[in-house]
Amino acid sequence: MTSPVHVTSEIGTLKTVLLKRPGKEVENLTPDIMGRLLFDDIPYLPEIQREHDFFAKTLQDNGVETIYLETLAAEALDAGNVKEEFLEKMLDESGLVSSTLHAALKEYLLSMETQDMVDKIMAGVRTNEIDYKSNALVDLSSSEDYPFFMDPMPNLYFTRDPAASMGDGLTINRMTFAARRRESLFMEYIMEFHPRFANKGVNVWRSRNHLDRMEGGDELILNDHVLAIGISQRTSARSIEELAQVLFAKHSGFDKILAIKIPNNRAMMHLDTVFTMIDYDKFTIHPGIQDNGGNVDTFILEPGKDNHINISHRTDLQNVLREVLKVPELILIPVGNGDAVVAPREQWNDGSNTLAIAPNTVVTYNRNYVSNEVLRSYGIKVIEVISAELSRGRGGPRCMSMPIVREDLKK
Ligand SMILES: NC(=[NH2+])NCCC[C@H](N)C(=O)O
Repeated sequence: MTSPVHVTSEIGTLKTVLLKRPGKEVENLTPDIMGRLLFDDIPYLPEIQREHDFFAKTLQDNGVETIYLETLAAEALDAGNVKEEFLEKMLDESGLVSSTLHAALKEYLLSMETQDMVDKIMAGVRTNEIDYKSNALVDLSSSEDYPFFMDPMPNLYFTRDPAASMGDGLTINRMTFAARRRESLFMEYIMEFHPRFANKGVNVWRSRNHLDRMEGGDELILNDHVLAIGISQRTSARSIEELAQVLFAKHSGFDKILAIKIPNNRAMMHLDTVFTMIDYDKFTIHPGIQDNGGNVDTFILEPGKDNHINISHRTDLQNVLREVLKVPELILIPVGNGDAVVAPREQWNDGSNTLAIAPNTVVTYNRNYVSNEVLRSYGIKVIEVISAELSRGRGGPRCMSMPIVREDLKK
């Protein structure tokens, strides 16, 4: 049986992709909370939706099936008859101050149609939405001016991060920041209960029930046996090693992981903000991750004897990639042409966050016009999408898409 999740490269022709259309959650941002919720500004909802629809249409016009997180989540809860159980878990993870508030929110949300409930949870629940009175000290003393009982989840349109496809399976991730931690619960339920995925042999290589963090923006599938994973603000070295143990032991097909260390900062939160694969022998790179000699700390993890993992340290990333991908030459294309102003500017707006939809064909933001021209000068087919509002969340086309099925590369 072929698995409904099948991704053995970053660049094989994209067949099915998971998206999330930005909804009310991106409007439930205020200057006071946007930093904590990992936004740098407040998107204008009608425009961000228009841009996202354009992105989806661009993918569809190129033969990609687009499926939506919010729809699948509601369908999964109904199919598995687990709406209440899911809601309980979601409430438990939402940091509610008291059990009476928990009960009140449960009643409010459970009275909705499943799709409305899912959309509401994603958008956040305001304190003025339910008539809630309590005599418990925690309620009486809790801050009156905070406007939400349940925070919005504005980062959901970055479907790349809470889960990541890997071969015939995926990782469902423990996210770094509380602002995003609940997001991966949707995928857990989709994989367990949605008829498209449930009991169809999808391997969950790593569940969200871990102490150590990992996010899909750091997880790159270089080919059917080599992964590159960022050691970053969002993914710890320990979780990479734990994943390696599982992948090597469970005959996943993956027998090499390049753990690439990138700076720990906001602009470069994930490996895919500074490094993406475009073709068999081409990558984008933000020069900011290389030292003066062009070096990047890279650790190669491979299976050793008796379930041990052998680790070797290299700094010549370009050579390492050439060796593991077995190509005669390997090209690292600098974002913004490596210019001291253009490169950091375009990287900030995800100039190196390309989504390959086939070998040598990428979707990028139109605003990164210098980087896009550089890519074209290498003969790459660049398909641009509009990006004024989408980019405010600090994520690009790769972040906004979670490939579910890609065609295998021809060997
Ligand atoms: N794969 C990515 N680079 N995702 C970008 C996510 C951006 C999001 N605002 C965050 O900070 O988490």
